[in-house]
Amino acid sequence: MQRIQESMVRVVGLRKTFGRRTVLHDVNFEFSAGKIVGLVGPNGAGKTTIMKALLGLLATDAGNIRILSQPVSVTTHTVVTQQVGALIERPAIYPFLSGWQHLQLITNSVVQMKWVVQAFQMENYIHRPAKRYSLGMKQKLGIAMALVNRPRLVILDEPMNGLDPQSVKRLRHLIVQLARKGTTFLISSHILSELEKIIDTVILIDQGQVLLQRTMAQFQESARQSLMIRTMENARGLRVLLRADYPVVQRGSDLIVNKPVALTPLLHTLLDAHIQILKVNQYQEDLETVLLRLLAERKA
Ligand SMILES: Nc1ncnc2c1ncn2[C@@H]1O[C@H](COP(=O)(O)OP(=O)(O)OP(=O)(O)O)[C@@H](O)[C@H]1O
Repeated sequence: MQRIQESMVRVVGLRKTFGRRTVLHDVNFEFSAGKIVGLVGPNGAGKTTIMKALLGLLATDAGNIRILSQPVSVTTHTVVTQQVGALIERPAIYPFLSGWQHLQLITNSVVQMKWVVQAFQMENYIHRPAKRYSLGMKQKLGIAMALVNRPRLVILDEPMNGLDPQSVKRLRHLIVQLARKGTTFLISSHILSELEKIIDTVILIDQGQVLLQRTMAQFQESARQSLMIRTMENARGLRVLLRADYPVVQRGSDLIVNKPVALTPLLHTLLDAHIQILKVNQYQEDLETVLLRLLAERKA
């Protein structure tokens, strides 16, 4: 029997204007519980505005937001306070309180506080006043505050900002672990190479509109693939492959096939013609390349 997936976030017809400027035009998207969703797009696309609206922090002009089927607006946000943890822009840090005291503002559970402190390796400074924290330490505390209550939905705006590579890795690991246990994440980031390692779904925003929503599996299908082959006799290799109808071109000392093809028969075609193969590489466009291509195609 197929399990019906619970809708975590549903946004319908969201519109937001600042003065005469419309910054969100008819934004629609939906995702289910347990997913890690990447919200990506150029500077000023509207990602933070969407996140603030999801948290009921921003009055919108039109549209409907539901989290776990409950409505969210500036006047209705019970579900947000009970089920959502978030870090938007910079963490709100009180300079004279320690990191530990910040966590105590959110939960009474010492077990959960210890868990999050350990997860981010904040033991050495968690009892120091936060005014003595570096940018990265404050960022980690902000993320810890979003997670410490074990909310069902976590919204993180550029969480990797200011984090060192080990902390980025630790954060990635923690997000994946929590998602496996059912936590849903909506994460915006410009570091697409990092995002790509963990997300299940991408929502691409451009100029206040959802340009596309795709699963990573769908993305991988649309990513262009190419094959690079180097042989002892490229000129003859090119002729042999063209004769066998492969879409091949010669570039420098390599033969390039810019379409997905089955590798074994192609290599057999060369070997049967007694052409020695020196090197074979398969490439696939990464998330960043595909998204930049899609944005460029839209502008063309
Ligand atoms: N309070 C505000 N008053 C006027 N305009 C605003 C306000 N907040 C955001 N905007 C405008 O709304 C648009 C979307 O901004 P938003 O911060 O949502 O973009 P973003 O996708 O998060 O960008 P970035 O990647 O740079 O963080 C921008 O053009 C921005 O100038």
